[in-house]
Amino acid sequence: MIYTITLNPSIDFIVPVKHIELGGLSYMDNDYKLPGGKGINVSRILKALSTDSVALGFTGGFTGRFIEDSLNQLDVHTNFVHIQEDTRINIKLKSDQETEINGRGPTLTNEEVNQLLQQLEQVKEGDTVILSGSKPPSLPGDFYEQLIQKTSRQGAAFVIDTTGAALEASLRYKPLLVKPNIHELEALFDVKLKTDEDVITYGKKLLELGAEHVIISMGGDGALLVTKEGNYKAKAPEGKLINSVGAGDSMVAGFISSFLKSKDPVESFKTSVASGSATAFSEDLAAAEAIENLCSQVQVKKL
Ligand SMILES: Nc1ncnc2c1ncn2[C@@H]1O[C@H](COP(=O)(O)OP(=O)(O)O)[C@@H](O)[C@H]1O
Ligand SMILES: O=P(O)(O)OC[C@H]1O[C@](O)(COP(=O)(O)O)[C@@H](O)[C@@H]1O
Repeated sequence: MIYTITLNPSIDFIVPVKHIELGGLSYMDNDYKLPGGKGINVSRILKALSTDSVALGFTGGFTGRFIEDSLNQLDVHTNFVHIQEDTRINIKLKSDQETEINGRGPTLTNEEVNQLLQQLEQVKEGDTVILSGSKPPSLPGDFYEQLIQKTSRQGAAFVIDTTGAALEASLRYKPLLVKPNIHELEALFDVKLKTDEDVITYGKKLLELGAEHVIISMGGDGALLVTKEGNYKAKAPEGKLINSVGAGDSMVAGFISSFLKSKDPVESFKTSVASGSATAFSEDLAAAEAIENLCSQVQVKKL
């Protein structure tokens, strides 16, 4: 089984505004709300790619109920720990540029945290655990590491999509995949990456530190795949950017859905880029058909 863990889910409130009057009144154009949070998005794209998963994590209040109801309607399996505080709402402002304002997240009780740890007892060899996104501030700094130690001891593989110290600490446990975007990679090593060669140099550092596959996403500039066998580049397919929220999560889902079946990293990279771009070209996360259509357009070049 694949388990996604979203410690800090969100309602993504998508707010298109043609002209923002800072300090004045603006009206939204066609606002809408989506169930969000990185692992939840991964579970949704896995579903679109006919791959089952169970979405785990913490949900609470009316916002948490919205997320669960939405996922139930989409037939995505969930087993969230229900918490006392409300799940956060993240604002995605679409004007001339995309601006994101994310909530910090709720405070969790020890009992709520222990419930998640208890649930993870079911994870076993052959399972894949996908840990994605930020953690609510009340959780300890090494919480991801605790989860990785636990699920790795039980024999499961894991994927991590987070930033900073939590990403760095995860590498020695040998994640099957890490997918920083270029800005996250720059921040991790405190460098400015100008060329593909620069990006690959730092991607290789993640390999040396333990990652098995590294994808560095670069928005409309496509992505790079760095593995022990070689380095690859995919240009992003042409299309109209509509809403890139969840594009990175779609890449993680695309790679894993394909890799667990084929064990072919290059083929899986293709599905990954097609999934990311199909989401960038959609209002919501991508539908299966949109991903399929783009798969044939993604060209992967060995560098
Ligand atoms: N403007 C765009 N045009 C085409 N594809 C895009 C665009 N923005 C994002 N994508 C696709 O989504 C992937 C992930 O986007 P990126 O913004 O790098 O990730 P994240 O959401 O993690 O920051 C890219 O590698 C690309 O395939
Ligand atoms: O947990 P974080 O890092 O605050 O990110 C949460 C946000 O990221 C998303 O999962 C989208 O992520 P990506 O655009 O990187 O794929 C949103 O649904 C959510 O609002």
